[in-house]
Amino acid sequence: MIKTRFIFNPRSGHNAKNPHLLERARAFIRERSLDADVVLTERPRHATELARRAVIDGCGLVVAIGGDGTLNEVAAGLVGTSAVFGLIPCGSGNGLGRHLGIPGPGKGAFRTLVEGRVRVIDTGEVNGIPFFNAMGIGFDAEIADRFNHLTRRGLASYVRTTLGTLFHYKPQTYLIRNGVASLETPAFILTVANSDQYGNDCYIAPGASVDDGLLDLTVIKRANAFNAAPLAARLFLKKIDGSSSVSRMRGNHFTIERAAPGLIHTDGETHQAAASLDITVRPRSLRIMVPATS
Ligand SMILES: Nc1ncnc2c1ncn2[C@@H]1O[C@H](COP(=O)(O)OP(=O)(O)OP(=O)(O)O)[C@@H](O)[C@H]1O
Repeated sequence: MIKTRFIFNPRSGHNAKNPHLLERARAFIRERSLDADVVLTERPRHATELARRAVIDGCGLVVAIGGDGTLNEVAAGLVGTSAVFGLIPCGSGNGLGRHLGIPGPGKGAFRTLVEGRVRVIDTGEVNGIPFFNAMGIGFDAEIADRFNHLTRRGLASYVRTTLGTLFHYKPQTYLIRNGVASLETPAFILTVANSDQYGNDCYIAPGASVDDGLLDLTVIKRANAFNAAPLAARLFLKKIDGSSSVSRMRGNHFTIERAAPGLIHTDGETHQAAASLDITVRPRSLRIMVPATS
């Protein structure tokens, strides 16, 4: 039997509102007679330490119960190891979970942990900071920062925050290289994605695959009163490639130069970073449990 550890973030939005998932995890362990326990995070970044500790303790499956921030922190402790990452996605966007077909906690996420199969996926790093779904700069990072400070979150608050920031944000110019081509462009949004979506079925990188050894860079050059609504529609319809405001590149390594240091986000968590960004893929570096059918 695989030794398993659940890492529960009591502060992620869903868990703070619905702490029953902690009891649900404990009941699941009892019902299935698993060799497993549950630990709680006590502070930001603690989940990475707990995941590393779980590997040292011989756990073959380490499960995050939380949102994208918890996913990022737990997976950061597992990347490059043979331990399998399990995800009970309960954040506001769940981009990687949706891409991989991992259901929510009420729809079979726990069952997937014992009845699913292992997929081996790529992960990314920007200036040494790991990301699993997407990283971004520009408006993208600005929104992530504002969104993280909200108490009520979800698609509706995301849309409100986005619209509130949209017309004040001034795009910067970036020099992007992927080793083959270079692109100097103003960018309103600049995202490097592993999966095809941010979350909530908002497709920033249609066609992206998590196990092709490549990352997908999308630039949205401008957003204004005229193109914002059509662009938003394209994002949800997987049709951004038809927009004249969008450029895309694919690669296993990108450098991005900007005028000054500033915000970036990794899976929705924001950080201050240098003006130069070095972004690489770590091919097939994370083992993750997905439904047998996906
Ligand atoms: N015990 C804790 N006290 C305070 N913060 C914590 C604790 N444990 C984890 N965190 C932090 O909570 C933050 C939010 O977690 P997470 O992203 O999983 O939830 P969320 O923000 O509700 O989800 P999403 O980002 O998908 O909307 C993370 O940045 C993490 O570092």
